[in-house]
Amino acid sequence: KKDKTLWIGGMFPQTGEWAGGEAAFPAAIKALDQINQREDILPGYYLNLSAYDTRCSPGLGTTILYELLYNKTFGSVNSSILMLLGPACSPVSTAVGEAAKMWNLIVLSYGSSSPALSNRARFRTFFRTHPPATLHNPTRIKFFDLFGWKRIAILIQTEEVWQSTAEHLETLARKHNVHIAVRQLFDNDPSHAISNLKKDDIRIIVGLFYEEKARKVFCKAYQQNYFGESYVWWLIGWYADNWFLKAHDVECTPEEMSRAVEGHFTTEIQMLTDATRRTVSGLTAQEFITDLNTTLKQLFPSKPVESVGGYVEAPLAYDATWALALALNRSLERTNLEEWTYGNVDMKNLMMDDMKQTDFFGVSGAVKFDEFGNRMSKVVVEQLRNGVYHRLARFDAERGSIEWLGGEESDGSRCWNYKYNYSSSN
Ligand SMILES: CC1(C)CO[C@@H](CC(=O)O)CN1
Repeated sequence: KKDKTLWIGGMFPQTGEWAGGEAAFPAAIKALDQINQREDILPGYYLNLSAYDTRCSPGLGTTILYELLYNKTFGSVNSSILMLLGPACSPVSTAVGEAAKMWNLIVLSYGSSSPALSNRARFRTFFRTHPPATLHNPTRIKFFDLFGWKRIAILIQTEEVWQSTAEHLETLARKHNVHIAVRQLFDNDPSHAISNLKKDDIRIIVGLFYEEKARKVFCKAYQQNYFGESYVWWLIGWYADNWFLKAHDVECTPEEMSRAVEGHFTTEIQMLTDATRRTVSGLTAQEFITDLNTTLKQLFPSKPVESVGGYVEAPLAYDATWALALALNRSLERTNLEEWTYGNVDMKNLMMDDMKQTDFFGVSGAVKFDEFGNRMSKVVVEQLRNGVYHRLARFDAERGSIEWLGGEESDGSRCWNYKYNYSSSN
């Protein structure tokens, strides 16, 4: 019987720059309901979540943190939250994650990709089931090695997430004797950056920018005739599939955009496993997503489920809830969590150790953290052919191995039959 209650805090943005909480919150609740029915997890304790909408705002997120910390009377009992599930948005995780350590509060984010959050000195108690954007880089380097691409440029939108990803890519490139010949930064108008790439006869470009800027880049590339089979672009894979056809905010027509973007590669972190085996919850990934779709259709009847905020990241929130409950379950075997207070450094260290031991198979794949509190995942490589994205390969950064997808050719020859007429010396 679970007649005692333990509390955790939650942050789920329902609006703002990225309303990732729309789908993540229902997914977390599903996990919580399943956990609270398990006698073998937190025996005798019901895990209760005090969740708030941060609107993806760092300021609001900070006030919510204080609300959670000082509004000690949850329900009727006087208790403290043991951990924080979330935030989702990187700017909120940066503010909340930095402050939380002062209260010895462990923060487990399901949606933050900023590489800055890997800084253990600043974010001592921060973990995330959403990998940092830098996880794309080993995949890019692997393909450059594979195809003998030696001379690369990076085109970067001036945003912290993209600039720190570019720095990480350069560091990695040097270790693999790949030469980053040019780095071009742009804030709003990429015209000069692109004409510089053209002047330097750059043929392989890694594009680090948000979707809206991607449209500007490719319209300018079209206008400068800097496109076609002589160029290999590596872009972010989590834009909307038809991102280049939403030509409302660029001067180019959808046809011109389609010609400019044809053939580009993308990298994207795989957030729902293809495996059919049962996960820690007893559900397979397919059973989880089928159940989530049903719930989201009820919650957001006017939207297709894929367009609900954080739909892609929902598996990360579900697995983060399981990771949190299993870590607390390990701590419960060693200490009395009812005695937790924010000043209890020993108990915080014990819970940190138990969180670091996380290692289970979830709906988003294997869930474990590296020494920076980062989750490792697989990365999927796709290529746009005739306006349609084709899955080419899945890269496992931990093993450094490529799994070729798409069946028949297992040696990646599909990449080759999309020839490039530039010499490999580039
Ligand atoms: C893949 C994406 C869209 C990257 O940004 C994350 C949000 C953030 O880092 O603020 C959510 N997941």
